[in-house]
Amino acid sequence: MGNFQSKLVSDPSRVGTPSSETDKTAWRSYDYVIVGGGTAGCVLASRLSEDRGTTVLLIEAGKSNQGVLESRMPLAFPKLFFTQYDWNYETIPQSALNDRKVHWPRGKLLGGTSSINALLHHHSAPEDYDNWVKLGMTGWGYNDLLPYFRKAENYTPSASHPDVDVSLHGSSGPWHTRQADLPPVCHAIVESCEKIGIPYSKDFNTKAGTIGAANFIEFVDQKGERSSTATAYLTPDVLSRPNLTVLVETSTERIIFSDELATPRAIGVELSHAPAAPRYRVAANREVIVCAGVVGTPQLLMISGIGPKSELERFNITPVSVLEAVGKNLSDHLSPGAVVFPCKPGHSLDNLSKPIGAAVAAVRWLLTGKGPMSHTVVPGAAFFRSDNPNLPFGPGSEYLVEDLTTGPGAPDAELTWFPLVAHPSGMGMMPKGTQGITLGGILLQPKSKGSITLKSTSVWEKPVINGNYMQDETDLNFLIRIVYLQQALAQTPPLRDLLDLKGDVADVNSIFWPGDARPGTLTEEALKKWLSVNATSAWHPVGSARMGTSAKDSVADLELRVYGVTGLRICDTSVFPTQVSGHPCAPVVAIAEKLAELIKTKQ
Ligand SMILES: Cc1cc2nc3c(=O)[nH]c(=O)nc-3n(C[C@H](O)[C@H](O)[C@H](O)COP(=O)(O)OP(=O)(O)OC[C@H]3O[C@@H](n4cnc5c(N)ncnc54)[C@H](O)[C@@H]3O)c2cc1C
Repeated sequence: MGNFQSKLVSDPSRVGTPSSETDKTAWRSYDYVIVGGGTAGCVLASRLSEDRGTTVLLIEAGKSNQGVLESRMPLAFPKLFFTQYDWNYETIPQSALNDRKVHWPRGKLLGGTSSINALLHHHSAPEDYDNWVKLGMTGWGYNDLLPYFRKAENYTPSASHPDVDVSLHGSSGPWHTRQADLPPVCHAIVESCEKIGIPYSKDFNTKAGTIGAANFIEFVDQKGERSSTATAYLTPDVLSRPNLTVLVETSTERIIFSDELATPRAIGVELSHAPAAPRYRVAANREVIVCAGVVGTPQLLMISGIGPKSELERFNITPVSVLEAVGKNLSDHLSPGAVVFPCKPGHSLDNLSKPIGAAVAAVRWLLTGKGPMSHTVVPGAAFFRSDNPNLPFGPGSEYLVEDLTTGPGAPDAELTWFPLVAHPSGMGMMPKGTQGITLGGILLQPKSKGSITLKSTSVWEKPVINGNYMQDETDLNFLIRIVYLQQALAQTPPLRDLLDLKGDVADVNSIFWPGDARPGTLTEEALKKWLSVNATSAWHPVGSARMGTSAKDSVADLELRVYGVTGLRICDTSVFPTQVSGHPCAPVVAIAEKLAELIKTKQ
């Protein structure tokens, strides 16, 4: 452990030079300085330091992931919300959501949000990336990214899923994946999906696309533990590399530019442990790569002088590169909220709602790595198109939805299921004494776009996040359709036979409304009100510093180099040119893998 620990440090004085030192040649230097040890940052640090002649410094604001039990134990991740491992962002009050502020959890530890998320490994639709190519992003199509999805993955085949073509998955990458284990009620949901017209899918992650209903592949290793990008890419072997240093509990406060040449060059960053703690500087011999996430990246760029003119002027920040797209084009997936259906005993993980049941499951996981705690809370999903005329949207069909999909084979809708009662405000643990299953939904291609702007010029103050949810009627109409489809699914055997529907819940504040609504209470007015109180983020914001072909409407070029400066790249979900119709963690890992190879090839 000695050498291994010495490369994982939490003291910036061991890594940088006091900021009082103005002679740049005296600063401690690294070839690559990576800001943000999150999902993408860990991939880049690991891959770039494979070349022992290249020195890499990875800087993470949060703590190490090591020993964080709720991160290791797959089903326990909601316990990390509102803790020191969560940035605890929230949006400003959302007018279409009853003026609610929406919680945006983001991982604040090594592995970033891959250390606290729901572990779903999903490529999203091939058309999403082919659409990027149509928009000018040559080299970022699905066929371009597929080798990197595979390079990252280490898939363990499952005897219970013989129809998955193993040759289409990566088998020697660092990131462990396997089939999510479906409690029996989930098989019933897939069967009911088939009956209402959503076909069974062997595997969401192939060129055939993602439309269909199936179980998910999850990033969990063979020991039943989360495989985050920190556990996968920063293994003890990697951390013992003499050319890699990982600095935790330290925030990057700004990027430092040299103005010696006509085009400003990123030459290093300034770091600190706390707002009033001493500051240190490190130099980047080759590049600074910012991987601070969809909130942190635009915030750090703007504080450092890269952003919209008005935003830089508002805070008197000396402009380094005026880029109007910084903080714009934010696209987040929206969910109607948790629709809970009562079910008959034994068909959900209802025993987890009792302290003894939860304790037994936790002990089982600790001793064997098996049981409900060893899997994602979202074992399966159905991807479909909301304009499919054959699906039973019922009265929801009256609500017009625009086609914002990325192609005819791409979905705009996802139905998820949880074999337990998910708390209405999100994915907390089950309320005591309840028994049921939860259907979730996701609007995959929202029309409404949001923004990230500054609150101050300090990274220690959270920026202003505006999800701008449901500003367009099509987004609201979509959610209405989804809730009606959920009702139809629940009424379809074999799922219906496992539920305990009485159709007698008239109180719109009940956890079982609209799931078990009394006929007549599910009116347009009641449903719209319910949505305004319950609709929430599905926690997939992307695009706040997007890649594109022009500095006029994007932030980074096709090699993720920030426009208007040299020596600076960005790589995380903020660079997505448009939203993907699925889950963004595997896509951002593939993007980071591709960038690492590109840098290594060119250096
Ligand atoms: C609860 C939840 C569940 C989710 N479930 C799934 C899922 O099942 N599947 C899926 O595909 N996606 C899921 N997502 C989304 C997905 O996890 C994220 O989109 C993705 O992991 C983001 O990766 P990133 O590299 O952009 O940012 P992050 O992983 O958030 O990394 C950013 C890192 O930068 C650090 N940082 C920020 N600012 C600074 C600074 N100034 N100095 C130093 N460090 C800094 C942060 O601490 C963080 O570690 C989920 C998200 C949430 C919140």
